[in-house]
Amino acid sequence: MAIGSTIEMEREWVKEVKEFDESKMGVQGLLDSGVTTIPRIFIHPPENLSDLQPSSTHFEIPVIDLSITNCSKVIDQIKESFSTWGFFQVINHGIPMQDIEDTIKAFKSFHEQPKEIKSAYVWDQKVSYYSNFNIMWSKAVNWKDSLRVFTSPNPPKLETIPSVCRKEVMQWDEYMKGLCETLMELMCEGLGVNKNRLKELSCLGMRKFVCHYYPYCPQPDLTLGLPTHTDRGVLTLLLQNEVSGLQIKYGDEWVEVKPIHGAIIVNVGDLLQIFTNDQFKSVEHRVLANACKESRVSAAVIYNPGKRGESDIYGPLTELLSPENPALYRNFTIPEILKQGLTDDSSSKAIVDLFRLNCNDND
Ligand SMILES: O=C(O)CCC(=O)C(=O)O
Ligand SMILES: [Fe+2]
Repeated sequence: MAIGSTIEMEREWVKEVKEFDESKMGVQGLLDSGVTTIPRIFIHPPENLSDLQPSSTHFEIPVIDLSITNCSKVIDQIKESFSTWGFFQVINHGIPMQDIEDTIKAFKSFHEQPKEIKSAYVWDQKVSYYSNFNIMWSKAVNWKDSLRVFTSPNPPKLETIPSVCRKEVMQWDEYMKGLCETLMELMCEGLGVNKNRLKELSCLGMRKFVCHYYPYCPQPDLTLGLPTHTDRGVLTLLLQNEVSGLQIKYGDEWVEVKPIHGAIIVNVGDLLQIFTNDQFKSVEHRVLANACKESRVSAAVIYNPGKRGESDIYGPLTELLSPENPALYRNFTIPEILKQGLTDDSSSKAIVDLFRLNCNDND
């Protein structure tokens, strides 16, 4: 193909993406307009689509029951799950089932409002916004709409959170903060460090809330809900409704995370892999485009260090290091990460790769 026409095609593609983004109709808006095939900007490259079916039905990610009184058993289960899978589901966590159901319902209601109401929530991107936000991931648009709210360190002005789910967003943030604190303590005990270590490192300090909405996709073999990635932060706590779609990498296989009513999915982010000097693994995952008529709803709360100054140094926890277990990563600051300008289509493990020491660096 002549170079001129390739450039022309790319320009046309960028224009179509921009038009879709600026229309603020989202994927749900497209469906409402009656499409039965997906516009070409949603079609992912073949390498993203070649292995969409879960390759294994033998495996299931671990399920941890927080109500059991044998604390050391729970600690061992968390440690084992994070060292092998990087993921687990937690049940009997104490959050009332009715509140979980109401929360999912409220998030769903937000996305099912008319476009005119939703698009009023395209605010300053640091506070709260509604979009098909990860448009450039893998150079294709994903079959998903999202609402993002930064719930800390500066609590958002309430009017910037959509009224239809305002109460639920704030309540969910509180619930997740409590659960995350408990889990971080148990994780620290598993690692053999002071149980407040991660909290003192300000790991509960910055929270970003993302409510994903994956409506029915008429051509689920041609696109994705969310392409393969690892989470960048410390820890992610995720609620999903009963519509499946999340898959995680286990060895060379893709394993489906089966929805369990009321369970919360917990996974290791890149930063936690670094803090634990690779004891815990930040694992690749993705979400398929939704082939069910019923929409898939999920809500992720992503935890990051709240202390973000030039003098706040992060790296592998020193208690975990010894001559036999030397640091696998160099120390760094959060501004250093921000300066890298990692974009949403940077590769999985971008942060892990950024700070990993070469074998020779330890000599
Ligand atoms: O929607 C999901 O199930 C997964 C979302 C996710 O992986 C993320 O927000 O990083
Ligand atoms: Fe993720």
